[in-house]
Amino acid sequence: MPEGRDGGSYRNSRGRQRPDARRSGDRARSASRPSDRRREGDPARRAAYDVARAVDRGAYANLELPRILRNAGLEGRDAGFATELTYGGIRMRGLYDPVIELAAGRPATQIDPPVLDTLRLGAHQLLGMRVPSHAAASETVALARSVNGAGAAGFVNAVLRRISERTREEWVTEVTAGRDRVDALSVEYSHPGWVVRALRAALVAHGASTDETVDGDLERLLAADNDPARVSLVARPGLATVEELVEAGAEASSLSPLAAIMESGDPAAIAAVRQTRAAVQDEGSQLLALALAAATVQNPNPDGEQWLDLCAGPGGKAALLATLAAQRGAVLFANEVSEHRTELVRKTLRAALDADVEVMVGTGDGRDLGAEEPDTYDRVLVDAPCTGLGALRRRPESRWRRQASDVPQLSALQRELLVSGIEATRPGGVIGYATCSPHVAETQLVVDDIVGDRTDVVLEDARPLFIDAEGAPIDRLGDGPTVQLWPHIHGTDAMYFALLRKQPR
Ligand SMILES: C[S@@+](CC[C@H](N)C(=O)[O-])C[C@H]1O[C@@H](n2cnc3c(N)ncnc32)[C@H](O)[C@@H]1O
Repeated sequence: MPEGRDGGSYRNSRGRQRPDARRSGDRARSASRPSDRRREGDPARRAAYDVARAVDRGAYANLELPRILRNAGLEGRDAGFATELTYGGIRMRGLYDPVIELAAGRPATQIDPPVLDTLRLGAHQLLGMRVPSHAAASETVALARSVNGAGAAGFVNAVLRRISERTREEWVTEVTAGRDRVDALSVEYSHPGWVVRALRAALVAHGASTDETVDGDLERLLAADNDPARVSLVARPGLATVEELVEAGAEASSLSPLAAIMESGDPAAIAAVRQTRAAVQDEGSQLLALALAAATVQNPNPDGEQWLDLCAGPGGKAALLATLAAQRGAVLFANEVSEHRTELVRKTLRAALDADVEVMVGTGDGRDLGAEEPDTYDRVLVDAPCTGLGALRRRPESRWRRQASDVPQLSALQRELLVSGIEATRPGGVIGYATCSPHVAETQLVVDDIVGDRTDVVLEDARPLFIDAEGAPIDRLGDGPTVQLWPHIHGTDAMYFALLRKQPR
């Protein structure tokens, strides 16, 4: 997290002030003098603006930002400021746009998109980061002058001055007045309404909430989605250890036995990460792969277990499964439909391949694999393409890109992939069905439909397979037999996992 700039202290995106925020105006920052910055605009704000524009054209902020920061020569605190501004300005536009509309006296659709991006950055400084009003306004107006033109700068100035007249809480009250609860939460926590409704239904369906507790839980979940995820590393078994990551400055996690948390710094500075012996990976993903590896297989292949990752790209879980398999004399086949993503799987597996871990990587449509290789694999992971509603913390723009209308198409594909995964499984073997979405139509409904349709698979209780770093069962996984992890409960992405067993013949 960045430290305060412009003489102010930061708030996180929920508006809570960080206890260690600095108030002093005396700090290291980019080399240019204030007078130069006024003329050219502050490079950190300019970087945030450039990323916002690129995202409007379809780019991903997490890919675009590092490139723009590098080109602008921004490091340390300035890079931290630019990151928080970029992510907050994009993530929180569901709140900021209605505020801007009231302050500007016109709908956001009638504001030139580049100017709207500048205003969102100004709004985030004022309402999300609590940069002092004068600095937020004057620096953002300077940015507007350089990127939007002198006329637009006057408009930006007037709108930001109006926004600065009220606190975040006052604006939230104003823009949510007269809305129903879901709509009000959608604005306050900046999530599309259909996502709020889907998450609310999922909390109840997966047993995380009751009708009585769901409103408070939903608010905690939405707030967690707006907090940047902690950087968790995985030590790939046999290639790296948690101790090695701890020696490099990370802290052992109490959740995943393979995880270490980096509170600050660049993961690529750690040799094990550069060498792909370790990697950045959400702890939920680690726990899922460990759970599949821990399940009992009946009548395993007498020549050694065969494991399959049906949808492997970019390879995070495949790398974990491949190394776990190697420790037991088993072999993984990592399959991925896209050529480009198959290449990413190979890159992710580089250290494993260098260490002679036996793993095969191939490109193919997972929907065909069951018919091509029936009754073959002892353990199969179907980590299906999904809406990603469980990983909204990671990509600030993803909530604005997905549509409710994506769900039926995805759930049809998920069903086909799960059926193929079952076909490819040896009788007695296990199938782990996973999504990084808790949406009921991508999780429970898919699994219940397929299991209900077939006599050769049963759903088993997956909860006992989720064990923490101390060897204790992980709490609050849901009513079972499936598992649902949550950002506001477990600190992971909202990953879903169902364990199916193909009946022995
Ligand atoms: C959720 S991601 C998998 C993440 C991966 N298991 C990991 O941990 O890195 C889903 C993947 O499925 C792939 N996919 C989509 N349709 C597929 C299909 N018909 N057959 C196989 N893979 C498919 C996507 O390209 C994407 O890489």
